[in-house]
Amino acid sequence: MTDLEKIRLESGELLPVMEHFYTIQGEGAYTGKAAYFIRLGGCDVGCHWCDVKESWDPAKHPLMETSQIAEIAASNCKTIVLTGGEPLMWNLNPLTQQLKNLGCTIHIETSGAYEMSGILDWITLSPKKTGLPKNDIYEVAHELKVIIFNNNDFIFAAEQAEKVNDNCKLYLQSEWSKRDEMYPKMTDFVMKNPKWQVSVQTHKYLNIP
Ligand SMILES: C[S@@+](CC[C@H](N)C(=O)[O-])C[C@H]1O[C@@H](n2cnc3c(N)ncnc32)[C@H](O)[C@@H]1O
Ligand SMILES: Nc1nc2[nH]cc(C(=O)O)c2c(=O)[nH]1
Ligand code: SF4
Ligand SMILES: [Mg+2]
Repeated sequence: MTDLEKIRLESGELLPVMEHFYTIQGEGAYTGKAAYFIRLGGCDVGCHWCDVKESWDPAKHPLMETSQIAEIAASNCKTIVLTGGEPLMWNLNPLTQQLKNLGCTIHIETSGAYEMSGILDWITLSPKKTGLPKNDIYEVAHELKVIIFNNNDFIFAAEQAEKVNDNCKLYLQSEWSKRDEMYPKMTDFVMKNPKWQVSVQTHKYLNIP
């Protein structure tokens, strides 16, 4: 990377884009809604069950002009989902400002492990034990989505729910490879604790991205 590219990456004028695609939001509160996904490369949170490990090394993904990715996204759909990788590793101010100028509503999928940036209409916080969220995001998260890999994750979910604001929706989502074991436990938990809802990775059943 050249010095100029480094500077433009820090300012958010360039971003490492792993992929971008038009699909249906598969998870959480907006399940079923058409959205254009922008998946940024780079993550060091290290979830051993991560379903996009290819995203982790930012150097493997081409730097794109932020203005170009904003225009492509907005020309496909006005609902945008920023994901990764960990999108908050990057300065999201220019990208989100440009998407806003183009009339978009912007959602983010994040672990919250990095400082927030950008103009964000819907924040889905999916906290991880290996890289806990920064404190500020609990106050503004719209949706808490805890991944259930084993029984201890129910306790982690309850602890994280204590930290979010009162309006935040609460979701449990099974780790994909553990779904046959975990969904029965999760449905039981949700019926006993109805402030929680079940989230299913519906796009994996629909065979869409
Ligand atoms: C790939 S992550 C990218 C965004 C961000 N790094 C995060 O973890 O929120 C997108 C969503 O997929 C979830 N996820 C990742 N791997 C999963 C798996 N194997 N099973 C279920 N959900 C998974 C994450 O918890 C997160 O909610
Ligand atoms: N359809 C679809 N919905 C999703 N919701 C969150 C996703 C993500 O990887 O962040 C995702 C994804 O990869 N595909
Ligand atoms: S924080 Fe998100 S992208 Fe990073 S390893 Fe965990 S699930 Fe994967
Ligand atoms: Mg995914």
